[in-house]
Amino acid sequence: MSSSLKNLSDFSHIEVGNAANLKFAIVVSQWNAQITGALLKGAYKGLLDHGATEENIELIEVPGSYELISGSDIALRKRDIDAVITLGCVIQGETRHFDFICMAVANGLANVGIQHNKPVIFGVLTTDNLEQAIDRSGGKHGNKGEEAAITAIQMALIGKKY
Ligand SMILES: Nc1c(NC[C@H](O)[C@H](O)[C@H](O)CO)[nH]c(=O)[nH]c1=O
Ligand SMILES: CC(=O)[C@@H](O)COP(=O)(O)O
Repeated sequence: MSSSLKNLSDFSHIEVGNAANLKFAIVVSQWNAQITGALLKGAYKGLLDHGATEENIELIEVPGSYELISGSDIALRKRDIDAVITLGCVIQGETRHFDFICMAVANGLANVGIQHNKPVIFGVLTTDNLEQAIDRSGGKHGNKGEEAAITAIQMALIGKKY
C-alpha cells in the first residue's frame, strides 16, 4: 500500500520480538545527510525500543547510497552480526543517474545478503523530491529508518530460529 495512504511506521498491530541478544550493523550514507540523519535516529529508536543495546549496534558511515553495498559487505565480515540495516536517500536529479543508482543498490544489497546468508534490510528512500524524503524520515508518512529496524529485528529472530 502506498505510504501516502498510511503511516507505515505504525507497528502497534504486530509482535516485533525482543532484540536484547541480537547484534546489528547500521550502514548509513552521507549523501542527503539531513534525511539520512533522521532515518538513523528512527533506526536507533526502533532497535532500542525493542530491547537492543547500544553496544550491540555497529555504525558504519559511507559516502553515498551506492557505497551501502560495500559497506554492508564490510559489516558482515564480522561473523556475529545478525542483521544489517542500510539507510540512504536517493533523490531524482536531472539525469538518469537516479535510475542506475537505485537499481544497483537494490540488487547489490540483495546479493550481499544472499552471499553472507544474513538479512540486509533496504532502508533507502528513492524519491522524486526532498519533500517526499522529509515525509518518510520522521514526517507525516513515518520513518523508514524505524521501519527498517523493526524489519531487521524480525528477520534476525527468524534467522536465529531456523
Ligand atoms: N545522487 C545521489 C547519490 N549519488 C552518489 C552515489 O551514491 C555514489 O556515492 C557515487 O556514484 C560514487 O560511487 N547518492 C545518494 O545516496 N543519493 C543521491 O541522491
Ligand atoms: C541520484 C543522483 O545521483 C542525482 O541526484 C544526481 O543528480 P543529476 O542527475 O542532476 O546529476
